[in-house]
Amino acid sequence: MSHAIEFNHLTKLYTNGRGIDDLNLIVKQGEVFGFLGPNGAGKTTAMKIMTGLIKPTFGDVKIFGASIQEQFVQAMSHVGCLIETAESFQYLTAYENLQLSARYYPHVNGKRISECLELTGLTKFAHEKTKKFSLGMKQRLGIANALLSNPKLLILDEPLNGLDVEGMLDMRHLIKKLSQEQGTTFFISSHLIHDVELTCNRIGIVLNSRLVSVDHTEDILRNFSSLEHYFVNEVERNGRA
Ligand SMILES: Nc1ncnc2c1ncn2[C@@H]1O[C@H](COP(=O)(O)OP(=O)(O)OP(=O)(O)O)[C@@H](O)[C@H]1O
Repeated sequence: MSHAIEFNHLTKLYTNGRGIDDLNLIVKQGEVFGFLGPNGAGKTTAMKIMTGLIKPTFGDVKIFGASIQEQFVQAMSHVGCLIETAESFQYLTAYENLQLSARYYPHVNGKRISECLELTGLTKFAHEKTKKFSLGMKQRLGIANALLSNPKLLILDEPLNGLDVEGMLDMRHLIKKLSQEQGTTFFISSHLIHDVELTCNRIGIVLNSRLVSVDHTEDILRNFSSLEHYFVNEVERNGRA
């Protein structure tokens, strides 16, 4: 069986010399993979390549065996994503925004839209225009949008951005539930190190454009008192930028 995600020598060199450099990684189906790194390390760049928003300078990503460059439609047919900020049509309601996205998926009906609103705690705001939404509500809608097609892989860039405590707990439960009950794979970047520790079962650290370490969370916590200690140790070991 193919891996959920495979990076092969993934490289993106922007004209200013920054980007990501030779990332190699395998994420298995059902894993909740945390992608950690300081500001500017290259996380969003990798996630944009994974979702076809930008092209790599060199190397490739395969999603369930399909190359993002050669078989884009097939690769993306399994993916739901939220990259950077969650955008929506402000003069449409949350429900109408999801209806627009649903047009891309023949099997997504009104029942599934309501389910996704419920899963993300938006049911009571379903018929409000998103113009009036707070950052956290917009983020919830972005996640509902990513869930809509019931994808096998969810790529989420800072999914907890703007969420309140209850929202974070809900999201953590949702991620665990989908990975355990449906075998959904997650690839998540986050600055919230404590949440990554509680949510992800494997963690990769990106520093200065390179993937410097990948470990199982339980092994990290066997050797370090917290993910934060491990992270600081990795930053020191690899030298700051
Ligand atoms: N379009 C671009 N043109 C030139 N440089 C860019 C571009 N996008 C990103 N970069 C640079 O590439 C590096 C990686 O950026 P990226 O946005 O991937 O980092 P990140 O790890 O997601 O950071 P953050 O945690 O702040 O979101 C940074 O040094 C950034 O300045």
